[in-house]
This record gives sequence, structure tokens and C-alpha cells, in this order.
Amino acid sequence: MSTPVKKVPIHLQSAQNRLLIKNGKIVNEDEIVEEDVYIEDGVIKQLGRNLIIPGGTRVIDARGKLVIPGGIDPHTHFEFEFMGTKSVDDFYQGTKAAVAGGTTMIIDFVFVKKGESLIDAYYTYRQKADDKACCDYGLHMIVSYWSDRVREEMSILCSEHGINSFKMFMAYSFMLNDSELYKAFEACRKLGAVAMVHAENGSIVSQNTERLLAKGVTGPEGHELSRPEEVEAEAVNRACTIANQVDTPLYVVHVMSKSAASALVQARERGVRVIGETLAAALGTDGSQCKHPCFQHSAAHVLSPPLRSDPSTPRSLMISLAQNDLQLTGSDNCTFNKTQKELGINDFSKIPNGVNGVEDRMSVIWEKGVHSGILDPCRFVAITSTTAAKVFNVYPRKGCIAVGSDGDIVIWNPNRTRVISAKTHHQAVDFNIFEGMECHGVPEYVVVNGRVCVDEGLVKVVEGYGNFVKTPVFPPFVYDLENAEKLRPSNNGIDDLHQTPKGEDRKVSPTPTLPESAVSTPSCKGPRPDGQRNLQDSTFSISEEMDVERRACIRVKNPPGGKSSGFW
Ligand SMILES: NC(=O)NCCC(=O)O
Ligand SMILES: [Zn+2]
Repeated sequence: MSTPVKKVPIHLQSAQNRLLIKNGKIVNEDEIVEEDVYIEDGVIKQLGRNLIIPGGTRVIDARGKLVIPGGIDPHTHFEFEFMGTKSVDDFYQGTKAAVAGGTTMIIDFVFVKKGESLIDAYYTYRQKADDKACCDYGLHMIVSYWSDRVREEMSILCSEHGINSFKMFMAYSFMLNDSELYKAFEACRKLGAVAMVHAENGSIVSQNTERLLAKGVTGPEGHELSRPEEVEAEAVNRACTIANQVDTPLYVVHVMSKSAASALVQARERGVRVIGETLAAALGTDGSQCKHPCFQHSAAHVLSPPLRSDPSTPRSLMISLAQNDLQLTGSDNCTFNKTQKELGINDFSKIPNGVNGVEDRMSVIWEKGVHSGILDPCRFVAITSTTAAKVFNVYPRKGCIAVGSDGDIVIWNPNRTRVISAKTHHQAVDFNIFEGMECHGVPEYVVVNGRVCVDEGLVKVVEGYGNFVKTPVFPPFVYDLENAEKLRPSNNGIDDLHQTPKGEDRKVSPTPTLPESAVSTPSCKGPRPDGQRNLQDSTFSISEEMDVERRACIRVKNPPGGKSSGFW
């Protein structure tokens, strides 16, 4: 079977190919600068003030607003067949919602049934996604069983199909045992792939579940009781130990508890190379919701690992992100309607696991992180976009605003607010775990590969417009941190860096090229000394809330653009 080729209607190929974003403040992970952005044919062509641009260019005035890299959500499950049902957000509705919320790339997980070929499963997902995705997407593979054939297919996927990450489960019926984890992690290291793990002790969860059900605890409150914090922390510790035996960097998905976050920090302190992801859900709500008297409400909050009943968890995880104890955020968007959640009405262990988040991740993190004074805007960009781009090796094509990067940009208004509701969200699901939350920070414009897909708040996505983005192996940020430092965007664009070639996987509009004079306008941006974030010079002051006092927030121990040694 050959890789599917997408056909893009001609009217979309040439649509809105030139765009100037003026007067905004560009926020990258390491600095804020006042520059305009000129995008042509989906790529950022110029940065600076007083740019010379061709006539007919659409101009958006971003005065008083932030211009940030589009969010990258490294953890979604669209159209996922799971626990006897299928998640309701498909690749159209899911990516539409992503874009509506300011996310311009998602990475979904290919589920491989036991015994199934990984490559067949990959093609199934490409077919599901290619004609539907409204923004760029990548794929991780789930390794749900182990064999020599699996190892061979992992290699083929890396070399021929643009896959660089494999997730192994330590819970559910498709979990791997310790020897299998050992072999899978080792295989990842040999391939230069990112080994990801869902860390919960599945055997303990099964025993606890049996015991609770036998005692008559059948409601959603039983979910967390069956999977307490230490069961998550034990698995984090064990996964780190196994990965360290085979010298493989490890990515722990959805760190949901304070105990798991500290297990990860302790592992790092003894030299384990581990990256920690947490979720919008864990930062925006907590386990008290699972004790709500209404089944539909409590069941809607069931995911694994669970939201924690310790109410200090969300703030603590946010502080872990600020301090670089955790590195990035996803949504784990895996949505089931109320009727689907009712599969577990008499048995909490049958409630399909999963929550929403792909649309609201950016707003929730801005509200709970930046607006509350824990994160600065640069760190916000790092944990919602840049670090994911680096880990999955699509930086600096994605995850930053630089000459040569994709035109994936959000114009973010931190002074406007919106109230999250299932009544107004763009997702297919009929419930929203953030219902009623007022969020400062609204994505007024979302530009996807140069096309304005949210226009003054109006969502104008195009089904099938998104591309599959290959994720190359050996991400320097994971395997070669010294050289990762060289991966800085420069004024010359990103072509000089050993990164995904520009134009690869990208639909290029057949439009006239600019005259030489137009593309060579110098940018005023110079190289930055290593590790220095230029927040002061950049005068971040557009929001009343963003006064000096608020920004005197928790210090980031290892600034994202800073010392490489600090990461591991
Ligand atoms: N997280 C969750 O409960 N559902 C999605 C599957 C997974 O990531 O474990
Ligand atoms: Zn997941």
C-alpha cells in the first residue's frame, strides 16, 4: 500500500497566500519582540518593522495583542476505538476545535490491536485523518504487544513513514510487562525514536477494582480509589528505572499527580533522562468533580490516570511546569458523549476513559498559568508549543515564529475573556469539563499554514487542509542536547539548519513569487546570547493584568532557551 496522496482543491491552493501581521508583540519561548510578520505561501518570509511587502497583501493589525506560535497538542485520540466504543471527535471535528482554540498542529496516537500489523494500523489512521484534518498533524504509534515483527515494523515506520514515537501502556489489557517495556525502550533508543509511556501499575489497578466492586463501590468515585497517586508514581519510577537500564530517554504522558511529578523529578536527579507531559484537564480541574452526585457529570470527568482529589494538584502541576520539572502540555482529548459514559453506570471500570481539552487547552493554561501569575508568556509558548516541536523534531519549522517557519500563528488577546461551554464549543462531545470557566486570553485570529482559519473569532477551517507532518528520528532535544542548542532560528531562515526541509509535506500554492527586494528586507532581530530571555527589553505590558507585580512570578529554574544541562 502506498502513502495516501492528498488532492487540494485549486481554489484553496491559492487562497489568502499573503498576509502581514502588524504592530503585535511576537512571543517566542525565549523572548518577546515588537515586530511585524509577513507570511507568503504558508511560510514566514520576513520579520521586522517597516517591511516592504507586495500590494494585495492582507493586513491584520495586532496592536495590543500577542503574536504567538500556534499551539501543538502532542496528545489526542480522535476516532479512537476504546473500551467498547469510539471517541466522538473525529479528525475533522477534533482539529476544527483545535484550531478554534489556537492549536495548529496535533499529534494523535495510532492504536494497534493485539496481533495487528503496525504498518496496517498506520495506514488506517492516515486514511481516517488525511481528508479530514483542518490543521497539520503527526502520529505516534501505540505498541500494544511485543514481538520481533513489531520491532521490525517500528524500524520501517521510522525510516519510511515519518514516525518517531512509540507509546507503551503499563495499564489496561494491552499493557506491556517489564521485560517487554525493556525491549521496546531499547528498540526506541536504537531507532532514535521517542519512547513514551502511560505510567500506572495495571496489575494493582485490576486488583483494586475487583476489591472495590465486591464491596459495592460501583460509581465514578471508585475510579480514583482504584488508581491512587502512589500507583501512578510507582509506575513512573519503574518506567524511569527500566528506561535507564537501556539508556533510553523517556517521555511520560499525562503526569496527573503531585506524587508522579515528584517521582519524575527524583528520577531526573539520579540521572534518568525523562520528559514530563501534563494535561489541560489536570491543570484546569480536579478529582472532586468525580464525586458529583450526577452520574453524567462525574463520569464525564473520568480519565486515566485520574484527576486527583487533592485540590492543590492543579496549581502544583502548573508550578512544576514553571520550574521545568514538567516540560509540556497536551489535552489527551478522548471524548465520549453522556450516553457512551453510561456504559459504566453500574461499574466505574466500564466508563470509557477520556475527557475534552483540545479546544480549551491554550485558554485554560493561559488562565491558570499566566493570568494567575505562575507562568510568563514565554514559558506559556514553550509548554504549549515549542517543546512539543522540539521533542518530536519538527522545530524550528513548527513551535516558533521565525523566518522559514510555517505560518502557524495565533493572535492572542490577553485582555479579552470568554466563558467555556459545551453550548458554544466546536467539539462533537456534549459535555465540557471546563464548563463555566471564564478565561482571559482569546485567540482572535488563528493562522494555519498561512491561511486565516479563525478570523476575528470566526472559525473558518477547511476540511482536509491539514498535512501529515513527518517526525524525523533522533530529535536533538531528546538525543543530542548539545547540538539542540544550535537549532535556533536565524534571520536567514531555517534552511541552514539540519531540519525538516522547507516545503516537505506542504502544499505549496502556485502563486507568483515576490520580487527579490521584497524578500530581502532586513529584520532587526539579531542573535541572542545563549540562555538569555529578553523579557525586559521586550516591554511586555499590553495587559493591565500583566503588571510588574504579576510577572514577578515563580522563577523558571532552567529557562527554556537556557542552559542545556539543566534539562536532564
Ligand atoms: N487517558 C484516558 O483516560 N483516555 C485515553 C487513553 C489514554 O491515553 O490512556
Ligand atoms: Zn492518551
